Amino acid sequence: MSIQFQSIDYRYPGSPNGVSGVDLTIADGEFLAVIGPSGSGKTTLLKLLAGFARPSSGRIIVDDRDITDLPPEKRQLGVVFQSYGLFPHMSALDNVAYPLKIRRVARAERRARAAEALERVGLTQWTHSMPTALSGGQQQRVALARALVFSPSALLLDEPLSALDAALRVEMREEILRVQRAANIATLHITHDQEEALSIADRIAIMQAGRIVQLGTPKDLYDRPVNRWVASFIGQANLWEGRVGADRRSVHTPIGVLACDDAGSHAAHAPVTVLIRPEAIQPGGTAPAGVNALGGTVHADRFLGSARRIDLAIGEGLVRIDTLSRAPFDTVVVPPESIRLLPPEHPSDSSPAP
Ligand SMILES: Nc1ncnc2c1ncn2[C@@H]1O[C@H](COP(=O)(O)OP(=O)(O)OP(=O)(O)O)[C@@H](O)[C@H]1O
Repeated sequence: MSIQFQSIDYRYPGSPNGVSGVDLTIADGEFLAVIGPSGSGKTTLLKLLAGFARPSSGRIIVDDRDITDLPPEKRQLGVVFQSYGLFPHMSALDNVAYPLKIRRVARAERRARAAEALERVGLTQWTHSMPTALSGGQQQRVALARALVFSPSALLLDEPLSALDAALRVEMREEILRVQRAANIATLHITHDQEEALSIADRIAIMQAGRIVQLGTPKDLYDRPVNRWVASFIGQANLWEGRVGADRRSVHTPIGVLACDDAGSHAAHAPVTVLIRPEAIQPGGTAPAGVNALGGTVHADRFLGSARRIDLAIGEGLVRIDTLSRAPFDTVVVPPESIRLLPPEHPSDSSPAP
């Protein structure tokens, strides 16, 4: 089943905050992550879909059915919250069977279906355990089994991993994806963790101040952010204000004039924001040569375990480079195809270059 938000607006009563102009389709079986800073409207989006808040305008459609006016219990959505929300006095099996109980499924059938759902999340041997006897990751699996046991039309995940430690988060995000794929169900996943979103989502919506500013695959968002804000929100980025060269094959930046494949799609002298990801820059050893080879002075050199992060002062700018190389270097090569030109930070500044 697919989910559609059609021109959704919502304001909290007596407050200017909420979400505006949300148009979003989650395809059948698609895993869509929503990321954005605190207060950007992620949870509000989930509340609107779950039926805990009613939009002031716009419609929410599941398949071809308009659910905008349905109460939460009639929407058939599986929801997993950050705090899991397990009933402490019920065993794992009874927790998972609960949605079937309120749907008046006969006892023998609901126990069989709950046991099967627990098996799907790898918890068969914990069927009769109480939540307090389960680890955070196991409780999260119970919550996931409970959300899926009644074959809901969509799965809503609100920061389900944020209570877990870093290693378990990585393990559980793979588990969530596996279970979601097996159920083949449209999923809206709210998260603070951009790496989590990049690694498991089919597409990501980035929210800022109640609006979706970009919607795309993880690669789209990382490689082709729509603006400086998105580029800096996702991953590490070198970002400078610059100008397209007169030849429209180069860009003027604080670190020098760089050959740039992206320049042809902009006017000569146009102001632009220049984006270069730190891992796209190649250490040039000690004798740089060729296109976009630049020399500088090492400003900082940090060992991060899996990579090394170097800040190199070049010209008027500071360039961040992430590399696997452990050899010393004070020159770099910037591949012309790795440079992205985004809209300038101050679009009104369109006067020609001196
Ligand atoms: N019950 C409420 N009454 C009034 N304003 C609210 C209410 N709940 C949230 N807001 C406001 O609505 C905006 C969006 O909040 P929301 O909880 O959707 O953000 P979020 O992106 O999920 O944030 P976080 O990552 O911190 O959970 C924020 O400005 C928030 O302060």
